[in-house]
Amino acid sequence: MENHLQTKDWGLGLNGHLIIAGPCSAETPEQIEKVCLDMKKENMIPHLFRAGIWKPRTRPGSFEGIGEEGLTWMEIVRNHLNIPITTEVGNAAHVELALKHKVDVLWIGARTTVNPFAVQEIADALKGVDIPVMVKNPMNPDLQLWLGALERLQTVGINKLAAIHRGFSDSYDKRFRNKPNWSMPIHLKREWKGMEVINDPSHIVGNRAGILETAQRAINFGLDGLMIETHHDPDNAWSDAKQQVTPAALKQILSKIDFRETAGSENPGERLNDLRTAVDHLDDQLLDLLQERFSMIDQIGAYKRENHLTVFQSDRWKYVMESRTQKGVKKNLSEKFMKELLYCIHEESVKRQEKQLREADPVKR
Ligand SMILES: C=C(O[C@@H]1C=C(C(=O)O)C=C[C@H]1O)C(=O)O
Repeated sequence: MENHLQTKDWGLGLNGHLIIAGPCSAETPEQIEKVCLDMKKENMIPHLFRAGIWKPRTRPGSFEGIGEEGLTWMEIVRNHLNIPITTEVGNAAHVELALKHKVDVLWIGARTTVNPFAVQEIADALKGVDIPVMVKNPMNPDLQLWLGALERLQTVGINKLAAIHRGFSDSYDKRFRNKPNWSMPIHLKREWKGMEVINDPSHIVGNRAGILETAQRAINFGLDGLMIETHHDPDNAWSDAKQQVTPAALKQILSKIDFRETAGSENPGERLNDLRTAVDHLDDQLLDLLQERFSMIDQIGAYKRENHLTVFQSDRWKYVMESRTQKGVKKNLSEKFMKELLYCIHEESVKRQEKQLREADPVKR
């Protein structure tokens, strides 16, 4: 993946774990002012002020955002807090208005990220514009869509990029408003080196009580910041009333979080270095063992070819799966991990053996 500029290099004075706060929606100039004043009173000034101007709602009829007028109120934020502001854009018209009103950072919402046509429209509207853009994960846990949206922006020349992890729609799991699926942001960071991912616990949990726990987990996993919806009077907010917190509550939450640092690869510390060296040796041994196992698998494959046996042997596979899973669980490895690992190994075994059969006895035409 191509290089891009990280938040610290966006020219907005951002550094460390990024904190983005502000109301779900801009409602009135008074509301914006009150949120700012409460932030000031609590000395709880975020790095970026967020406010939704256009709200993609599931069904029509609820508050769909105040529209362009709300952008003029962002001056209030600048006057009181002197911090950059960010808002969501969902189409080219939104982009044009956000640029006209000098919004500092744009974000693309989950419902837009799922649609490559919409993302491309936004990207095209941003051609030649130097503005940072954050891309929320798509509604469904599809890493390629998430990466694709970031790539579309990069292709038109946007190089100030970040991602936002807001969780994934899952109507069966009632514990979350949007299930976190932590492997997704971690995969994204693995695939796109240096891509910062900001966690949005407000949309993941959907209520005030769970925000701290989810935010702490995000930091534990190594995510790079938090976006938390903040309102002076959350109960009476026009949207997302249940999940917004007051600036005072936000301050409390942030004071309880243990902000962990990523250990840089240049100078990780002696103890960590020793442990990592031990892991390097163990991984070498694992690879030697795997190589040996697959050489046995190949010998079994040769036997199957000579004796006209099928590659997949369900009784043997059932035995391997169950016995190894049991042993693994006794060694404190999770059942889920054991099953995934064994599926992966088995898939490789049968593919290798099938290839042996295919190469030895090509299909007669
Ligand atoms: C190796 C074999 O072939 C396949 C691969 C297995 C494995 O990886 O352990 C088990 C059963 C078969 O589906 C075998 O038949 O023993």
